[in-house]
Amino acid sequence: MERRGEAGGRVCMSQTVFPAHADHRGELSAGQLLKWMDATACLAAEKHAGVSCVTASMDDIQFEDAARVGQIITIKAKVNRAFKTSMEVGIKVTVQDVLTNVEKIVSVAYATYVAKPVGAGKIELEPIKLLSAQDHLEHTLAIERRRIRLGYEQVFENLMLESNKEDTFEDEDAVSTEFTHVQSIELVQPPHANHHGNTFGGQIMAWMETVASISASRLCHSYPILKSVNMFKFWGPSVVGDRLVFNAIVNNTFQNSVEVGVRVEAYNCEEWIKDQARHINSAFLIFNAVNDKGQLLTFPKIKPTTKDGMRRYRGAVVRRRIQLARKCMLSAKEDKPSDPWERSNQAYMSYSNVATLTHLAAKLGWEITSTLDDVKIWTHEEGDVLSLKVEMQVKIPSRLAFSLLSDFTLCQQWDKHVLSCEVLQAVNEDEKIYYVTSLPVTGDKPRDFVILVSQRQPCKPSEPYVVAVKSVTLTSVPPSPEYCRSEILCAGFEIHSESNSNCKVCYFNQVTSGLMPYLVANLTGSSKAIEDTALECIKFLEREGSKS
Ligand SMILES: CCCC(=O)SCCNC(=O)CCNC(=O)[C@H](O)C(C)(C)COP(=O)(O)OP(=O)(O)OC[C@H]1O[C@@H](n2cnc3c(N)ncnc32)[C@H](O)[C@@H]1OP(=O)(O)O
Repeated sequence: MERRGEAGGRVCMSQTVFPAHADHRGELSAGQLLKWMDATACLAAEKHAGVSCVTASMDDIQFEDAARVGQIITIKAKVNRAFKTSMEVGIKVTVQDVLTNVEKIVSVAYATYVAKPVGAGKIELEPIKLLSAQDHLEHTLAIERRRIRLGYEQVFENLMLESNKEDTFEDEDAVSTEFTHVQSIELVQPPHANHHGNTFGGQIMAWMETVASISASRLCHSYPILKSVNMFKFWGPSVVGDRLVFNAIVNNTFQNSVEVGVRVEAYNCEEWIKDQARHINSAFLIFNAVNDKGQLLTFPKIKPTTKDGMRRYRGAVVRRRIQLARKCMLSAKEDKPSDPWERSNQAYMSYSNVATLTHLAAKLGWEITSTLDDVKIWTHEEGDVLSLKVEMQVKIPSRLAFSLLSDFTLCQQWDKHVLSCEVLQAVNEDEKIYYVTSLPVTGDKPRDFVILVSQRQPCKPSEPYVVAVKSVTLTSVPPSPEYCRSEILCAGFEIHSESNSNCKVCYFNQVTSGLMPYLVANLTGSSKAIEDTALECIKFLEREGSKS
């Protein structure tokens, strides 16, 4: 059976947030929002398919801003691409303040719906009609997102195998995960289901959010706020009359967030008596919590007490890596030209070079993402800014490491991505401008950089040596057609003395489009380029150090 494609597959829902939709803070509850999002997206899918559709999954959902009572929520859903029997629907949620007219984005999400005509076989969907450049772009990107969506399990399994090592839980204050287990039950009634009697996906998501939030509250002693959801998948249907049992438990905590896993099992009357559950849905929800001043709370460490708990604990770390990789892709902005290096602003530029690196290094909330014997990789998230730290243990004195790392003409000896490096201006003993060329990241054009390297010795033994790096613009070295001009926002080294013969070298980099593919590949386990470069750097420092 074939359906004709109709222009559109677009639907818009507008709602005023009333107290009945809100939580105790007077903000629109995440559960209510998920219900509206699912209903709008399903109606868009059905408009295209011309038959009933069911929710197969909702990709990672991030909630950027809250909506308050009295504000207007607008949900726009559009079918981006029809595959065979399934469609990707893009959902954009905005909130508008009635008094000021200011509009903000609450969430952008992607869901997959499958056409399911009642009492008939599968139907093959018509392609959608592309009316604008934006439609073309979304259509192209939809196939990429489908690849990520359908390949997610494989990436996850590979990373789980890689992380298959015993964790130790020495922290005495760590809270047992069992303490956060919450169970709840719901009877599916007609208002919870569509006209065919199938439970609304959004209703199931809303119930899941409620139990997950109770589970998270056991740890933070505050009201958790849903920040993101790691893929809702609807494995099988449930209908009016089914009993749905929800089990939620905290899987892991990170600096300012907690991951709660929820499993949903359905039973009809007969299955209920025989205790035969149907696993219909699982999802992982990430919450923050704030104090009364709106500052993010730090979650306590947790310790799993069972084999399953340990698997969930490691699974949360892996999901966090995949989620960071996604964030990395989204946060890497177009490279913008850096500030011009002019006589009038040289002192300011050198100061800001060192100050920006020092601030980045001092930030709280770095999270470890991978560990080798001598190399540790950390990431830091703040708003949409993602940064990387690579920590290396080196068996040479810190002073020597500083002198080797601050001479950028030597970096070709340990970083195989660097093609050439020359000094353009030795401004003074502590400031130099270099011209660097490096291997292409995408396409086949090599990249080039004009960078200011500022080096600083410590005033006290407890302070680190600093080598700060940022891009500058020199009128004498304009971008050329042979190279892709690339920018470094904030990067460099801090070198800490550990003893007379050992030091710890920390490399920092705020993610830009040039670094993004390496970090994404590292986070998703498909490459070890960052670790390999760090190991080469250690080898180079120790080899050169042994000559002195
Ligand atoms: C607002 C009203 C709407 C609702 O709320 S409906 C209620 C909530 N949802 C449900 O109850 C659905 C429960 N799940 C199901 O019934 C089935 O698992 C589902 C989704 C129909 C798929 O089953 P089948 O058709 O047997 O599976 P299949 O392997 O042949 O796949 C058919 C197409 O679906 C796609 N698919 C399946 N699982 C997916 C997932 N997790 N994420 C994204 N896409 C998924 C699959 O790739 C295939 O696509 P295509 O045919 O190549 O276009």
